[in-house]
Amino acid sequence: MTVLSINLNKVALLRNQRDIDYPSVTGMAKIALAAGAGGITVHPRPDQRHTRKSDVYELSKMLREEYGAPIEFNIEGNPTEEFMQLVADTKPEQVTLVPDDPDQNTSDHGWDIRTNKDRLKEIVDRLHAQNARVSVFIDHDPDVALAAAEIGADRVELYTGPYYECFFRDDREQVLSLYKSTAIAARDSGLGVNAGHDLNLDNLAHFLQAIPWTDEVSIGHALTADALIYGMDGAIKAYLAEIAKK
Ligand SMILES: CC(=O)[C@@H](O)[C@H](O)COP(=O)(O)O
Ligand SMILES: NCC(=O)COP(=O)(O)O
Repeated sequence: MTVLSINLNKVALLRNQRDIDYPSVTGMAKIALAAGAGGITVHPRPDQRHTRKSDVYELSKMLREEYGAPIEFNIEGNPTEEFMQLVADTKPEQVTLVPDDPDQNTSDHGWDIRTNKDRLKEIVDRLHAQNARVSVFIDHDPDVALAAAEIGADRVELYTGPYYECFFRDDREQVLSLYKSTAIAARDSGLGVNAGHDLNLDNLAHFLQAIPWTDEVSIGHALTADALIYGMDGAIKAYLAEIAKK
């Protein structure tokens, strides 16, 4: 079954607008998990515009102390030394390597793995030594999936921004077929397949029907906006219902 991992960045963004701890990032994580979410994702950026380092420490502590079975905790980011220290301290189940520059508005591309091969392999080895599963954020390109296997990654995360952009266009199925070819290349190389960025209640089921072996989708922006309408519990259940359509 595809795991729904809720990205709490946008909860943190709202929290940061006032000097009060409301909405609570850890509190929203608890509601999401109680509603059936299978994991928690955060992407702490260097400028701490939303998820702060303190949130990551508090989430790690809460998930470890308040949940018997391990909860899929996924930390995303560019593997700077500061990021690697945060990951070493908080010991997430999964680390998703994302090539974002500090001043990027949001994630908008996957890794050029072959150009960064030596750096990424060293990072993967360091994370494996901490027993973290490593996922690499990639574009829909089968060759890049093969490169991810060459550096020892455990999974790829398909950057689904272009899928979102084409969803109501005539070339949707052509674009989706390249995502499927990339996912097949990953699977055939022994890699798991995650997906994320701009997935929503309109486009999620169709993506999973094309790639039903997707291990995890991480969703934050649209799901948080939907929670303003349906509540977090209702939003989680709506996304789980879309996942169940695959
Ligand atoms: C990697 C990715 O596509 C998202 O997980 C990313 O976390 C979105 O970042 P913002 O929430 O800062 O837009
Ligand atoms: N890896 C994708 C993610 O965590 C959330 O992306 P989005 O749903 O906020 O676009």
